[in-house]
Amino acid sequence: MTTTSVQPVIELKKLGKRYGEFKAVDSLDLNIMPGEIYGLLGPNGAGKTTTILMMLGLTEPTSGSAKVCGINATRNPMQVKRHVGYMPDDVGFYEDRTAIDNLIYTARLNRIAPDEARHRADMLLERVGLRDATRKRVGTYSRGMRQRLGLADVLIKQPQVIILDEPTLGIDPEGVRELLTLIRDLSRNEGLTVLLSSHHLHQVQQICDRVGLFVRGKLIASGDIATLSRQLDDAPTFRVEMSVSPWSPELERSLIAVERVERIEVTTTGDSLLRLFQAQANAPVTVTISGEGDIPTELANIVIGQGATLHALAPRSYGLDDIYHRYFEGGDARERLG
Ligand SMILES: Nc1ncnc2c1ncn2[C@@H]1O[C@H](COP(=O)(O)OP(=O)(O)OP(=O)(O)O)[C@@H](O)[C@H]1O
Repeated sequence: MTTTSVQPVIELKKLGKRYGEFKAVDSLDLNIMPGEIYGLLGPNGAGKTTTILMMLGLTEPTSGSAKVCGINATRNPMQVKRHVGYMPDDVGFYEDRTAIDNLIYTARLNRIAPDEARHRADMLLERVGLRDATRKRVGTYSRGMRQRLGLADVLIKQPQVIILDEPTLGIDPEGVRELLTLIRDLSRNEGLTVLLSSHHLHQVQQICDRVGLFVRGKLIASGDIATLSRQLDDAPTFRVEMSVSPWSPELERSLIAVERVERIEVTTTGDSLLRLFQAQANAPVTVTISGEGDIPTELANIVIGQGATLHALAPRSYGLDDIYHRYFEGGDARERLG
């Protein structure tokens, strides 16, 4: 009996790139499966572009290997190019030519026959929502339109995988929404594998099946949002949201005095005057308490012990936002990673 296992479309093994002593990419292991949308999320300079260039065979790794569609990208860059559509953050077009001319030109470079080239160009312009602008010169296009045209441009050779480097850079929010929806639909409907590099966590969160957090050349965490949250949960940090009345400075002092509590934040909306009024009127105030360990029971006992009413207590799960802040912006996190 034979078993068929699904092979990764992108397979990076201990991939590394040094510039002198500097490690731009450090022993990166990553598999991306067919049909997946994978988000490579990291701040500027993390090494995202260098990684992409190695996947395309455009720069040579100093260690490890990058395979795309089963092909070693370093040894066979031309073969990889046939299967991969790469959209850089700023796609170059012939500005004085129309959108359809630009697409047909790309198709011809990819040795697609003239009739087929025109057919695919028409179809793709319709698909990316540019049908009405087909015969406009690209020089007159907005940034959002250019990126949609960029997507059509990488799709014309019918790649198995597309790699998009910061695809939403400089687009207005509506354009971002349209482009992301388009990318997701393409992947879902046509089984396209997508690697998207970005430092916009909200955008990545919207469409990616899995996310890799890339910091200083290292993939420090990878998985779907729930997995990343669990990885974070291994760290001994907790957050609970409590609704309490009456909220008082004395109660706040007692809670902050608990050894492992780091921070208390009044999260009830409204300005400080309104909050003061709420506290005086004994209206419930919502507070978020964070710290080390797992101590909600201890916190609840303090609230009740001081004669206050605990209306609600809920652990707050980490979203990608929190994860991003902890890994990319938190001082402690940086030291942990260092
Ligand atoms: N040719 C090069 N020579 C020396 N250092 C380089 C070279 N190319 C990139 N680097 C360095 O490698 C690191 C990673 O750069 P890379 O462009 O891959 O990051 P990135 O995550 O794509 O960031 P950005 O979003 O800013 O492009 C940076 O510190 C950069 O300065």
